[in-house]
Amino acid sequence: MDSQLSGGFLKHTLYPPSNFIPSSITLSNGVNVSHNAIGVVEITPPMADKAIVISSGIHGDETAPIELVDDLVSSVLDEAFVPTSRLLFIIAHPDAIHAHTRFIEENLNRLFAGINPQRNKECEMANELQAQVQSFFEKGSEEPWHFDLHSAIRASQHYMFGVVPASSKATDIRPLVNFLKASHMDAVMFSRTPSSTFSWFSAEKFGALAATFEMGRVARLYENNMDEFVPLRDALVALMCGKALPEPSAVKSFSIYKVTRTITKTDAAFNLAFSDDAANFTYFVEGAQLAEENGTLYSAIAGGEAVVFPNSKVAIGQRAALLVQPFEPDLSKPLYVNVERDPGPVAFS
Ligand SMILES: O=C(O)CCC(=O)N[C@@H](CCC(=O)O)C(=O)O
Ligand SMILES: [Zn+2]
Repeated sequence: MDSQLSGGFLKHTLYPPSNFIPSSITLSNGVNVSHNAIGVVEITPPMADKAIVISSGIHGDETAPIELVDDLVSSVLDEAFVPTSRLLFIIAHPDAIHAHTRFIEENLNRLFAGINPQRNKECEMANELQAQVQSFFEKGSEEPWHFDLHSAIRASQHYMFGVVPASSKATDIRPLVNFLKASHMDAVMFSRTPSSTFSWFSAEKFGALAATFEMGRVARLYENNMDEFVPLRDALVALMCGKALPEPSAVKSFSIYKVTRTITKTDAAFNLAFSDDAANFTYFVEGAQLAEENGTLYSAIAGGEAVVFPNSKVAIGQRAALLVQPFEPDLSKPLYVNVERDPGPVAFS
């Protein structure tokens, strides 16, 4: 085993040596493991049909994803399974993990729209991660995938859900929807405008089947009940190993939503009209007031809207909430999540 990783990927990421230099080994099963950078491990099997990025730690206090990535890297190193996909595992932002915070100076998951001026650690990290992912995808022509793993700040009416970014690429995202079902997730929501998130970066630049996954709710490191994520782990291992995906849950339903509107905070006076601890996917009937900013009122449109990721404390200029409505796509035809090809079943304002 790579001596740098012998104590575990997470431990190395949190307590790296001051003299880190990239290193690489080939396991007895022929799989190459390259420790490209602190927090970045690349796996290369002799033959591959997919190239899959699995990232965590983009927000330092969202720890179940970090535990899952650490566990998957250990399993590859222990040869517990043999991947048939190239893999890029990421544990980002050790400083924020140590500090048990979402970020230190700036929300890292809003910095993936291109090279950032290096004004703080998050900007440097976003630049480094974009370079790592670009180099990873450009090395081969395998089908690109990216799962950016997160956990929600608040309670949620759907405990595990995916957010599929809108991209301008003609990527049929039905395999991603099937993967979410096979992972026993509860819901997926489709964006309709570009964002600057990590999953959007991979979808937009490389046409990847990419999504942000919300794995339950934030908890301290090693205080997560990882049993909740066994179906997700099983589906990831099946995908990485070229095996058939597990069957969707026989007991859980799967809901699909489309973003109707993004509410952006443009002034310190921004207020949400509902309680700060409202759960994700709380539904508001048509006309119900949602937010207010200097006399501008936001209220739910025809058909009502559910609110996701409401947060009045975000920086000015950033998203303060997503509003969604149920959506029933025709899954017998290619499904694109982008503005140009969007059939647009609801009215937007
Ligand atoms: O619970 C919350 O409010 C935030 C959880 C989280 O970090 N979500 C991601 C979603 C990214 C996306 O829209 O794809 C984020 O806000 O960065
Ligand atoms: Zn997050």
